[in-house]
Amino acid sequence: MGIFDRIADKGILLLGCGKMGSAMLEGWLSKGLPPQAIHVRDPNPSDRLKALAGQGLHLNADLPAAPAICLVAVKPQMMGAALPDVAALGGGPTLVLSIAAGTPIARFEQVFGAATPIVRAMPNTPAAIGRGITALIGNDAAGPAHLDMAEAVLAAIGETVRLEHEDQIDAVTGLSGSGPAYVFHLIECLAAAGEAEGLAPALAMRLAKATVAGAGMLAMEADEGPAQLRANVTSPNGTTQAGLAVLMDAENGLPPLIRATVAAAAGRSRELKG
Ligand SMILES: NC(=O)C1=CN([C@@H]2O[C@H](COP(=O)(O)OP(=O)(O)OC[C@H]3O[C@@H](n4cnc5c(N)ncnc54)[C@H](OP(=O)(O)O)[C@@H]3O)[C@@H](O)[C@H]2O)C=CC1
Ligand SMILES: O=C(O)[C@@H]1CCC=N1
Repeated sequence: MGIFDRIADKGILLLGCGKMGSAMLEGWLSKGLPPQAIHVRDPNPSDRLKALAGQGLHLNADLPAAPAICLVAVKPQMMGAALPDVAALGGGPTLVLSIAAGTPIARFEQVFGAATPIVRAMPNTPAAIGRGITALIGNDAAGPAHLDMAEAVLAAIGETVRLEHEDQIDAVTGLSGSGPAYVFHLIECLAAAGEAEGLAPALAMRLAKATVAGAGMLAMEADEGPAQLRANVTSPNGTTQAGLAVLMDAENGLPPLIRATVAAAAGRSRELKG
């Protein structure tokens, strides 16, 4: 029996179905997990959730006895209100899988008990189109089979990578968890700069989006690394060289700005531990 078959058999409980929860839910459905195997708890269910409830998804129903996974996808600030509802799943076979920023494994062990298998993960929003990347780490009670199961449900929304230490997750959050927002802002900045150079807003935005998407795909698919791909664009004494002289300035360019950006996000992740 495959991992998804086992999850379909025992069920999966999703606690919180907002931006990330719904992206994961769609990923599981696209992998063939039947709505009947999915339990969702969310105080304000979307129309999509209500429609899925009509197809057998269990919406705000009684707690299932021993689902394969309880996936925690509420905001860190809502943990105190949300976890008591599902604490009864602790100490059994259910794997608790959290994607919450800043909330340490120890916090879940307090609620569910240290004997409960717990995996902490950090995905990102390209998950909504199956192009996310999620880093994960388990507690001592999470064995190889639990990590495989966590990886299987997370692989439905993109790539996965295993961490060696829980502390790494703050840097991961600052880089790939929050990272899509930095890239979206880059698109905004490129479009605004194109407008300032005289382009119409719609054309500038179209060029900016296609440039970031195309460069991202090329970076993923090319044999060369990003530095060589950058060099390939840069003709001696040409336009790119003139632009990069500003962007790559060691004091005022992108390197110190990105360093400070990721440090601020990682620092906030550390602060959220409380
Ligand atoms: N967004 C992102 O890029 C990423 C987010 N994360 C993490 O994922 C988690 C979810 O984030 P995101 O999806 O963006 O947040 P959302 O606010 O979009 O989703 C959270 C959902 O949980 C619901 N909720 C609130 N209280 C409860 C409760 N007691 N029981 C069940 N559900 C509840 C909310 O309902 P309502 O809105 O009505 O309050 C909402 O639908 C967070 O912990 C975040 O740190 C991780 C990686 C990336
Ligand atoms: O901003 C946040 O706190 C969440 C975690 C990573 C991305 N969004």
